[in-house]
Amino acid sequence: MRPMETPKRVPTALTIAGSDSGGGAGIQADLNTFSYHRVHGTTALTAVTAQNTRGVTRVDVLPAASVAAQVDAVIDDLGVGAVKTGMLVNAEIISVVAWRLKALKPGPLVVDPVMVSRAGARLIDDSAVGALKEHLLPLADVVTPNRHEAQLLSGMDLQTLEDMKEAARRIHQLGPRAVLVKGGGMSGELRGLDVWFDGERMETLFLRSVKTHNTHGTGCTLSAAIAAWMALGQAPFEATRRAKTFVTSALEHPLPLGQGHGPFSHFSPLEPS
Ligand SMILES: Nc1ncnc2c1ncn2[C@@H]1O[C@H](COP(=O)(O)OP(=O)(O)O)[C@@H](O)[C@H]1O
Ligand SMILES: Cc1ncc(COP(=O)(O)O)c(N)n1
Repeated sequence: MRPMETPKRVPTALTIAGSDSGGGAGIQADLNTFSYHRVHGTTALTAVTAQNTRGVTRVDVLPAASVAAQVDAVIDDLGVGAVKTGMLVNAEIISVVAWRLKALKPGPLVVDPVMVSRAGARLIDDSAVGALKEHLLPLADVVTPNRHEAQLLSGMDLQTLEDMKEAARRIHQLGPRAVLVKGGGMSGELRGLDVWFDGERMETLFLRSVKTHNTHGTGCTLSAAIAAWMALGQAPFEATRRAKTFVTSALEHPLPLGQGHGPFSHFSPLEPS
């Protein structure tokens, strides 16, 4: 269904993530992406970061009970077609989110296992990686690690396409229905190439490598677009393929803002197809 048509049910997605004061990543990127796809965006905020294109200067974490209450409030009343998670900060928040999603069973779940910002700041603590593996990955329909996150989750170094495929196989063993190992952090011809594995199908997703420094928020945008397309009724692989097209064209519209890895426009790409 094209988002311009009048839907019978309003497509709605939920993002459980942190705020980026600079507006390029986190909740802000997710809401921009949902809006672009004409999906009503709802939020459960986990943390407030003081952040710009140069880095993160402060993180204030919300109590896990507050995150749970936001998730409950949204799912109880609004109905949610798909959920994505981003910066979940610590093991307590991860456990509570997994517990609420298990109990309430909203739509499909996209887990972006956010660990480190583009500028190198830690966005989750040490205990969180184990909790992600144990509690959240088994619930995920699609998990979208970048190079660094895939290395941590698979326990291997990623240099080649074969490494990316092997990491996808290993992460799949942790329980998600599908894995997308993202190649934004790879070098040479692998930059911008992603590997999909769902237990049967191994695919590479690649359109073109975009020459840009404005890569702040690419991962958030991709996972939000996958959730948006799933809220619109697409199956996981097709949702991911369309999301990849969206993020590639969005990257071709950098916003000349900030002195570090700047943001890009979520609204310049052509109509979603
Ligand atoms: N320079 C680029 N050209 C094309 N695609 C890119 C580029 N950089 C990142 N991407 C794509 O953006 C998406 C997010 O990936 P990545 O940047 O690896 O995630 P993260 O923001 O979590 O580190 C992936 O589909 C990746 O291939
Ligand atoms: C609040 C928040 N969440 C996530 C990211 C990761 O951003 P990216 O998508 O560039 O990996 C970030 N920098 N800040």
